[in-house]
Amino acid sequence: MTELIAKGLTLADRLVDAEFRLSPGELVVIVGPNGSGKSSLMRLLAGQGRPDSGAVHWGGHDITRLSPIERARRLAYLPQRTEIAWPIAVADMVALGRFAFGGGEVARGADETARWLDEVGCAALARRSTATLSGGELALVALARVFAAEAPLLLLDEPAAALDPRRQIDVMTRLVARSRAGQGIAAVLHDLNLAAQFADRIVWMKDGRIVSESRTDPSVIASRAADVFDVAIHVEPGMGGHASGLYIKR
Ligand SMILES: Nc1ncnc2c1ncn2[C@@H]1O[C@H](COP(=O)(O)OP(=O)(O)OP(=O)(O)O)[C@@H](O)[C@H]1O
Repeated sequence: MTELIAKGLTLADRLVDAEFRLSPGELVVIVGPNGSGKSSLMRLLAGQGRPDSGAVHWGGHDITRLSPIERARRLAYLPQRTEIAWPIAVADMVALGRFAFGGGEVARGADETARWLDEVGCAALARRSTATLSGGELALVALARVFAAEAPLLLLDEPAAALDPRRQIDVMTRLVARSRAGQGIAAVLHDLNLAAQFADRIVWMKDGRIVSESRTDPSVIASRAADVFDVAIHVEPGMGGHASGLYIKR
């Protein structure tokens, strides 16, 4: 499979000279303060709009020059907010994730939606209207729609933000399993504990710039977080096979 390569991405003062690569089989987590440019980066990686300078390439193609269908076969994008233009059945919303394969596949996808809904723990919601979902349920169904696209690359803007602790762990565990099965996944997260436990590497943003890239050792995260978020973090060493804990100090 093919790598996604972004070079010199600049968009007004929201994003400055960003370099980013996403390879098949890895789970990259992007962190940074509110307004630091994470969503701006994700949108450009997903080919939503053109940068002022720089470009995003996949297999030699500038992704902004691909048709929406060609792009959707290569990458699936979960925006930070899921807008529902009008209410539809949950199963239909998930099936729409297959639009890149044509109308027949969307219809066939409707029969298969149980698989992707099951993957996010929402099989029981298939017949509900999207208008009736809780915030977290809607976020999970939107993730199921992204899974339905079966694209080699997933770009997920805060896939865990609306979720309770159990579902955060379940979703991150699924993302790890998908990356191990070959998908390349980039996910924006605010929870440094989730980043520490599930990411292969962490990309740190501040003031519109990618300021560093790190491994996921808690001590490394604590030192980067001090620079990027201006917070002190206490690292509680893991015992008996448990992961270390990160505690943000007041
Ligand atoms: N369409 C726009 N026009 C003007 N400024 C914008 C626009 N979109 C985003 N911005 C600004 O660009 C900066 C980066 O926004 P972005 O949404 O990329 O941040 P973020 O890191 O994803 O933040 P958050 O963690 O709050 O979601 C912010 O200051 C935001 O107000």
